[in-house]
Parts: sequence; structure tokens; C-alpha cells
Amino acid sequence: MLGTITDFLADWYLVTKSLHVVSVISWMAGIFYLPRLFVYHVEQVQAGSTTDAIFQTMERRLLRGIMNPAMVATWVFGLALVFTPGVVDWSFAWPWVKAAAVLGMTWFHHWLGLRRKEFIAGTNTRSGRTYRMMNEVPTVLMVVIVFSVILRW
Ligand code: HEM
Repeated sequence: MLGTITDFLADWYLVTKSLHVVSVISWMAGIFYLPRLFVYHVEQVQAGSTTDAIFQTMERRLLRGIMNPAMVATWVFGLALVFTPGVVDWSFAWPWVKAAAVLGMTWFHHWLGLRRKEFIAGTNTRSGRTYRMMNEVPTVLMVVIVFSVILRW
């Protein structure tokens, strides 16, 4: 049974990896853009206005329509790669570094989701500057992830 699954994963390795990268690109597009929307939302938009409603719609569609499915797909195809024979050697540092950075990225995604709920409730307390600074978190994590998965130390 287990042999059948690993054979299947080995046969589909390059397809799984392509789908992983496609999902990653979609997830990252949203993860970089949503905090930018929050910056404009805080700095330019009056709570309760029509523009507020438009921003909330854009934020909901980005998170629910793109980022959530893309994150799930990234995890599914990424874990399929982990279980593909010969892909990950846990005696190296890179899989651990990547795993830590990916958990950080997943935390950041959920942090953005919580902030979106505050915008809906009209209780956001964070400044545009905070959202600008938080935008650097996924940038740093992305650099760490790409270097670890490609250099494979
Ligand atoms: C969510 C959990 C994730 C898991 C479990 C995971 C796991 C993996 C594994 C095992 C590989 C295969 C490495 C190989 O075949 O050489 C891989 C490839 C890759 N991953 Fe992920 N990954 C995840 C998320 C991410 C994220 C968030 C990014 C980017 C921000 C990313 C970027 C890449 C890239 C670019 C490759 C292709 C590397 C290459 O072919 O040399 N992954 N991933």
C-alpha cells in the first residue's frame, strides 16, 4: 500500500513540483498585496464609508478567493514532495530552515486574516506604518525559503 503511494509520488514528482511552484506564486501574490491594501485602508479610508465597503470586498476576495486556496494547495503539493522518495534528506539543515520559514509564512497569513476581521468590525488599531513594516516579514521569509530550497545546504 505504502509502496504504491510512493511509486505514484515518484512518477508524478515533476508535475507535483510544478503545481507547488504555481501555488506558491499565487499565495505570495496575495501575501504581498493584502498588507498594501491595509496600508491604504488605514491611511485613506473613512470607516463606514462606501470606499470602506469596497476595500473590505477587495480584501475578502483576495483572502478567501486566492490566498486561502493557494496556501492549502502549497501545503498539499509541498507535503506530497516531502513524501516523494529521495527528495528530502532531513540530515541536512535546509529542510528544517525551510519548515521554520514556512510555518512563519503560515502564521503571517493568519495574522492578516485576524486583521481583516478587525477592519470588518471597525476596530483596527494599527497604523499604516505597522502594515508597511509587517510587509517585510513575508519578504524575508521568502528569501530564506528560496535560498534553502535551491542551495540545499
Ligand atoms: C507550505 C509548506 C511547504 C512545503 C511542505 C514545501 C516543501 C517543498 C519540497 C519538499 C520541495 C522539493 C524540493 C526539490 O524537489 O528539490 C519544494 C520545492 C520548492 N518550494 Fe516548497 N514547500 C512549502 C512551501 C513553500 C513556499 C511558501 C515557498 C516560497 C515562498 C516554496 C518554494 C519552493 C520552490 C521555489 C521549490 C522548487 C525548488 C527547486 O526545484 O529547486 N515552498 N517545496
